[in-house]
Amino acid sequence: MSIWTGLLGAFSAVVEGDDAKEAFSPTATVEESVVLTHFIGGEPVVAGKAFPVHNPVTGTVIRQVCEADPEIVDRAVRAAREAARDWAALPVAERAGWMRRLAEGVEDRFDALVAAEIADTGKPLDQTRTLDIPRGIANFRAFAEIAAQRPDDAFHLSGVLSYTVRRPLGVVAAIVPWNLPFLLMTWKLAPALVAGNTVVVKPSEHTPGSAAVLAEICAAVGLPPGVVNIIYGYGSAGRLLVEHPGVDAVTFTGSTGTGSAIMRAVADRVKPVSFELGGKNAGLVFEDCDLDRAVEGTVKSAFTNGGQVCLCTERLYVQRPIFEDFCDRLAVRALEVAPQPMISAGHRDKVLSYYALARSEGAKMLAGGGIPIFGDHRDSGYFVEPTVVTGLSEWSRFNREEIFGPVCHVAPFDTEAEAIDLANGSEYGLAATLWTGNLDRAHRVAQQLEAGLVWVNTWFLRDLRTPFGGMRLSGIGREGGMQSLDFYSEPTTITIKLEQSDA
Ligand SMILES: NC(=O)C1=CN([C@@H]2O[C@H](COP(=O)(O)OP(=O)(O)OC[C@H]3O[C@@H](n4cnc5c(N)ncnc54)[C@H](O)[C@@H]3O)[C@@H](O)[C@H]2O)C=CC1
Ligand SMILES: O=C(O)/C=C/C=C(\O)C(=O)O
Repeated sequence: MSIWTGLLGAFSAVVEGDDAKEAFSPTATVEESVVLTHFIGGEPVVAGKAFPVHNPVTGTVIRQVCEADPEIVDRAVRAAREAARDWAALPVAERAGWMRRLAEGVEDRFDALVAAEIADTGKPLDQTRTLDIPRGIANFRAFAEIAAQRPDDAFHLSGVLSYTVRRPLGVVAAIVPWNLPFLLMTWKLAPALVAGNTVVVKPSEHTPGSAAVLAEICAAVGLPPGVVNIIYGYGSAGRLLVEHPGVDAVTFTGSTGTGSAIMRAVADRVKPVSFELGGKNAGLVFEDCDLDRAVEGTVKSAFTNGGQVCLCTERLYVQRPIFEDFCDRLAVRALEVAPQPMISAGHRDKVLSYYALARSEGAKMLAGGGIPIFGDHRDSGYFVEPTVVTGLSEWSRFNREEIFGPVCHVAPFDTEAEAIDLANGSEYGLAATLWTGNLDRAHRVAQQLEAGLVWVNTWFLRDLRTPFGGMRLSGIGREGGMQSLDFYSEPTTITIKLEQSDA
């Protein structure tokens, strides 16, 4: 796999038919008696009361985890501060070397990471092996290369030389969600570290397992103590962390509501924030598309990871001549996709409340709309059916709010201009997907879509050098490639008037 395209495996991520039962079963490798401890200054730290983590497949408690209190948060930030000066002083090539060692450490613990991630999330085995953990490796390797290749800016004008040096921000708080826990944790860690920052990570309360394995990897490869610190807890621990005066910047992926709460919490100290928030992503299907490809692509863009990816398509617009055919095919395929559990009982209830809302708003359910019955241990888990809905207005709550489940609404359109207006008619602006066989149309439409990311005849393909993020309610800033290094560092411009200058 190329280090730049870490996500090609996403396309095997939708589990189908009889494979599903096996795909969701490997929880046995997790040691239930072990309480996960914080990782501070290179050491495991047992402190705070324990909280439970549930396996979404069965609903049973699979681990206990230490919850960070104010003293633990303070200790983690202090450890990061103590390590910051020496880490920042290393040449970038040496920090890049550490990223490669971390990538090798992840490869060595691949199976443990897969087991931890599956236990916490109920993800399919195939997806975890081909997408989630490989992307962690790719993140470390890619940012090692990107940082090593970064040129410095220098300008010479009328005898005046100006050049820019960049320094790290200091201590970065990384607040990570539960949908792609290892992928998103490493997506933040790798650029922050290679740019010379030390980091305190707070994984989601639902998914601490892969972070605990990463702590072991940091220790095993001999990363200097305090460079990476990991503390566990609910949003309250996240809040203590972002507010801590020793934290210099915050990177966050999660809901728009939590993003704005963090913004308010750090406003007084004017801390830089990088936010990748929610989406209500549109898919546009033109009559000139390859229909088979568009249907299969939409199955992936709507149902991968149980729809729990901020990039998933929740609003689909199909040109009228192929609308009926497309809906029929998508509904058939939705019924073939194995349901994936939602992360928690609370999130399952939220998704189901949108299925109920669709009915109450007058929708026609083309597929799904309920809870699947398996007749085995999964019946106590947090599953919902992959669902396709039609018949709702653009102004319905269903079509405006992020649901974050395996569901999309399908509506017809007539003209290209109408399709663009429909796609842009959202308060969010993260991702859009378009399916067309006309190259001119592909460029023309893509350039008019108000989204940070537009995929044409594909979905979720990533080149890690490109900017990633959204506009409006979908976030602030971009990460990826040089944009990540820009966020995780501050420039100082140095201007020198040269002796012979007449300027
Ligand atoms: N990538 C995305 O776009 C994601 C979107 N969501 C959306 O958010 C909804 C709610 O899910 P949640 O798990 O509650 O997401 P969330 O956005 O509240 O949680 C994400 C992370 O933020 C932390 N957090 C929560 N409140 C915080 C605060 N005040 N300060 C600092 N950290 C805080 C959490 O502990 C977790 O680590 C979902 O139903 C889904 O719609 C959830 C996860 C990822
Ligand atoms: O970095 C990626 O390729 C994927 C990112 C996905 C999210 O940020 C998300 O689902 O929250």
